[in-house]
Amino acid sequence: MWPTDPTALELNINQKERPLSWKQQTFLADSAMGAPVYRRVKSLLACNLAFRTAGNHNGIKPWLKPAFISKQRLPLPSQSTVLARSYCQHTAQKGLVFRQMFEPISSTYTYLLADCETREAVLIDPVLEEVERDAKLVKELGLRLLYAANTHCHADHITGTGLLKKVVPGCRSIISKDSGAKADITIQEGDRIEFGRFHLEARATPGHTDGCMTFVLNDHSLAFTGDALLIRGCGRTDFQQGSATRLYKSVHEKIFTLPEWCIVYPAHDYKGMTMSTVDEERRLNPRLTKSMEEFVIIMSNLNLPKPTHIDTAVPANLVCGIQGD
Ligand SMILES: N[C@@H](CCC(=O)N[C@@H](CSS)C(=O)NCC(=O)O)C(=O)O
Repeated sequence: MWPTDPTALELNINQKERPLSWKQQTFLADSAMGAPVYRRVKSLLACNLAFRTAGNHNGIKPWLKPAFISKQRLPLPSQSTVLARSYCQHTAQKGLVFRQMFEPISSTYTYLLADCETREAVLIDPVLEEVERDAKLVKELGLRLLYAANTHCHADHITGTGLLKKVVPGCRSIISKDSGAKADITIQEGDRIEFGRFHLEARATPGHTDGCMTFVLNDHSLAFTGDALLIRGCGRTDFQQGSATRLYKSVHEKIFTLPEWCIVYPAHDYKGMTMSTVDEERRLNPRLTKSMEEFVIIMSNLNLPKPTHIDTAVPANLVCGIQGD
């Protein structure tokens, strides 16, 4: 029997030493509310700490739990871990509906945010092939989709914003003015995307493309960084007006200045990661922790193949994707 409250995993202590199995780690990773715990487990594993399982705990067995080996070997949770967890609890209380969805061909994340009281919702970076999935979820949750917003003009897949306008009446497409793309609404630095009691603040973060935007939740607890900042990486800068110096400044000035506990959600991940924090990326990003000069060299030596669908994706995305009939 698996515990239903993953935070209990962190709170319990004791018994036989044994490293966490992949199944146990997956359980933690799969649990939305357990995400901060998962990060903590990962950081504990990184510190080479062992974990223990308890056979019998208050009549519940087997009850798996990471535990302290000794006080000396257990680092205190970092400030960011503690604050990130507080934030998750806070979110549940204040009524933000939040979902992260994945499209496996282009490894793109789409995010759904809504106010659970007013039911007003916004989708960030929907993908054409997953419009049916996204529209279904919006309907199932009883939400009113106001906007389908793009962080930038994508080069690797066609945005779902055009088709969403057709299948979800009332939904309007959004992209930055600097992208040069057409949309119902074009936005600039400082503009707000409002949904119910919440809003996303648009921060211009050019460098991967001219028109890249990072969307920051009003309380600065979440940031949707598009391709400007990826987890332990960043967007490439070798086409679509890419500029390594602009990207470096964008990330340092507009993202790394957010609170260290701000959770960052990228538009892609190619290594199975789902989210990070400003603190983590400031300390651990292998590209952006370097000096600007070193960063420019790194970016000019990536030697990545061109995205397979760039020649069809970019023209389609310049009109916010397939528009339906
Ligand atoms: N193989 C993919 C394209 C992968 C790629 O180039 N990703 C971009 C973001 S989408 S344009 C990128 O910036 N990657 C950075 C990196 O370090 O990987 C395809 O063929 O579509």
